[in-house]
Amino acid sequence: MSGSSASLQPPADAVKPVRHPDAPAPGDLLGAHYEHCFGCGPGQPHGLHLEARAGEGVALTAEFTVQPAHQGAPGLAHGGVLATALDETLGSLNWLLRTVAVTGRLETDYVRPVPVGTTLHLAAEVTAVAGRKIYSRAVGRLDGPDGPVAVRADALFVEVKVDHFIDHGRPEEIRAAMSDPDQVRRARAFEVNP
Ligand SMILES: CCCCCCCCCCCC(=O)SCCNC(=O)CCNC(=O)[C@H](O)C(C)(C)COP(=O)(O)OP(=O)(O)OC[C@H]1O[C@@H](n2cnc3c(N)ncnc32)[C@H](O)[C@@H]1OP(=O)(O)O
Repeated sequence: MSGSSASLQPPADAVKPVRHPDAPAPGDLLGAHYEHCFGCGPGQPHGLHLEARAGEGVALTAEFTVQPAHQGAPGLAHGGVLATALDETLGSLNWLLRTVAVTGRLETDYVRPVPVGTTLHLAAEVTAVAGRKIYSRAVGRLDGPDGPVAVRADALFVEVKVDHFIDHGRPEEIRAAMSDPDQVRRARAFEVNP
């Protein structure tokens, strides 16, 4: 069974996503958007350390290897961790649009259990854009990019201004992220294009 709810169906006036001219080239690693992000940050010892790579159009691939710290049932990935991997992968798409956006809705299908030690091969794409709303979907496969489907997700991201983070985040982390010497990461976190 699968099928996303009505709020994840793009409205009639939605348009096709447009890859930003300065988006990373197909095949390029995107890198982390934030040192301490649980999904992609290198500074999170138990994080997912997910690595995303730009694809053609507004699409990308990503990989995440399930560690013992990610278990729910013995020897199997926790469903919430798998949702995080999907969320992070889908969130990374926004860098190809050069838009800063946060997850408004994420719907996940769990199709097969994912054992510890498995590398989940994820593929995601933006399907439509309607104003601030970005519609996207992702799939995660076992044993390689063409392996059996383990998880799927449909999502709605909502574009936000940098104030979203300044108003709601803790000042110490915001200050540290804004003074990150890594220019690309700083731009990815805080650059908002009109
Ligand atoms: C430093 C690192 C940076 C880098 C940032 C990258 C981070 C990547 C991390 C992975 C991604 C995450 O986990 S992000 C973290 C998890 N997500 C969050 O914390 C978001 C918490 N929620 C919010 O802050 C808010 O609800 C927003 C921003 C999503 C929306 O609030 P808003 O800005 O007031 O906008 P609002 O008018 O309500 O909604 C705009 C349009 O979207 C629709 N909409 C809004 N929410 C939903 C929803 N759940 N389901 C359906 N539709 C929705 C509305 O109907 C409306 O449609 P219409 O009337 O226009 O038709």
